[in-house]
Amino acid sequence: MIGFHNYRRTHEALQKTGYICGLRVASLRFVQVGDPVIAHELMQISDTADKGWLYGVFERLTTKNLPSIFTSATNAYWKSIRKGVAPAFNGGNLRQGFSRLNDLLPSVVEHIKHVGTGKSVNIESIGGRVTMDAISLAIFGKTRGCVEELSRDTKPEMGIIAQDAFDAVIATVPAPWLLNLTFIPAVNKATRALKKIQAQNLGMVRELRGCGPPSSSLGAHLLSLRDPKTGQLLDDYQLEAELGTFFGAGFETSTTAISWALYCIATHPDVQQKVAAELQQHRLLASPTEPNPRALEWDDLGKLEYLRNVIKESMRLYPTASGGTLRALKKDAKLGPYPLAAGTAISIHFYSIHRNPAYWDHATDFLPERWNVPNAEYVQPKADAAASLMSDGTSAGGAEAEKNSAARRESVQGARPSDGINAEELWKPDASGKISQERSPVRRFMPFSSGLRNCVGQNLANTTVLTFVATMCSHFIVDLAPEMGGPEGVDKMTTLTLTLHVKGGLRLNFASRSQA
Ligand code: HEM
Repeated sequence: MIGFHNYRRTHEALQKTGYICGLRVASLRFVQVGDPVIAHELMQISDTADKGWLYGVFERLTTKNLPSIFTSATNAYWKSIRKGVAPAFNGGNLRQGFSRLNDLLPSVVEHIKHVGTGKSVNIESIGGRVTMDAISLAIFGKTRGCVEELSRDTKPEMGIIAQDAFDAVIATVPAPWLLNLTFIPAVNKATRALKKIQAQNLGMVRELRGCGPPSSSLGAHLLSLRDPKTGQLLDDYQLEAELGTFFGAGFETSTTAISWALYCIATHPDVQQKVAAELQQHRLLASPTEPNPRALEWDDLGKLEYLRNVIKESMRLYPTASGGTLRALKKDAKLGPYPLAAGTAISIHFYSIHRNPAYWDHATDFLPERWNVPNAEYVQPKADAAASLMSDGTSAGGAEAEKNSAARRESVQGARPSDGINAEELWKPDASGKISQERSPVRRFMPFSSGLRNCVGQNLANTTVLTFVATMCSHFIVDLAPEMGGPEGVDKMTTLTLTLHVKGGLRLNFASRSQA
């Protein structure tokens, strides 16, 4: 899929075509969207747009090709799983997970100090180990011992297996039957990767059943899920799909989000200084006179406003799920002058939406201050201009264009800060277990997607990323390692497979603040 393999080409195509274009890959036809207003309209018509058949290919990751919360179309199965797991991401659980994760971090700090100033560290290996243990804590109430093995300087084995299996599935999207041709060495390797991940995930299901996870953990919620068709508890194979999904959806994404946040801090010294000043203000900054500042506490997370804005801004410029999300139209629809037949695949390209200059001032600059504006996640009034640009750009003439433009102006008006909507509230997933409908404002910031199928684990992700990045900035001055060849080198090596990441890993130098 071009959106996956070549996010740059997709972005360039979208820039040329007014942020909407059609694309064909083998026999599959996609409409690529890089405009938040159009994306909103398409994602809001939840009766007509869902994931449909598009994610079925990922079901090949499971032993019995079964759906999961992530892959299933908008149907009874998805709803009951989502409703069943959402309460596991409530504040109490996040707080508990935070404190267990926080206990692990001093050993990470010591490890990096031990590496020493002037030697680089692959932050994806370290971030990956922290992330894997954070997800495991949420599911099992215990780590997988990944942080304990930091000195291996590789991502955790589980993550590597998942990546190989994912690559195998993605490579065969246009022709899944290729996976049957096991006499071809590359296919043989791919099928072995799939078998490995299936064995690994089934092993974790047995472990989960055996270990008796803490009562409110994600693991306990998974064990109490019932198949809405049969009313029976999920069997081992259904749980394999769900467990694999939680690790798969949470691991690589959180890892690369950590890397991009630290990359942005490392390459913007003025920002790094402001982050340090904020940490200092809360007595969280190490220095030669205070080598052991007080440990980060849960309540600090809400107070580190500037750092939260820095992370948000890094997620805007480098959304780890840059390729976005896919929707399948259930019935015929019209986009400006273009009729879209039922079954058309819509690809919502987050990378382009986050860099669309019609909706963001200085769209490609790293400006954490933009998040000081209330409701900055939503389309701002300026987008009136963009709305008319879209009508012209798609050459919708006359009355139709005026109608579209007026409709967009209306949705843009709805997003004005004066409507009193608290963006932070909407940012939070619904902890009560109710499936919340996104309200009318048009979201232009969607690293966790938007609408019904948004990321159920986003609060866990935000907590993990913020906790880890705050700890690193408390103890170290971060710099891009010279061997990365500067931001240009990083740019050249940036690629999108499962997530947007730097091929071979992002290497950073960490200078201890206590020895500065
Ligand atoms: C920075 C980290 C993360 C990012 C950027 C992220 C992003 C996303 C996005 C964009 C989607 C929608 C995908 C689509 O529609 O195709 C999604 C869905 C999902 N994510 Fe995350 N995610 C992150 C972390 C996590 C974590 C930590 C977990 C749980 C451990 C998780 C679990 C899920 C699940 C289960 C879904 C499917 C939800 C549904 O369809 O109802 N994610 N995520």
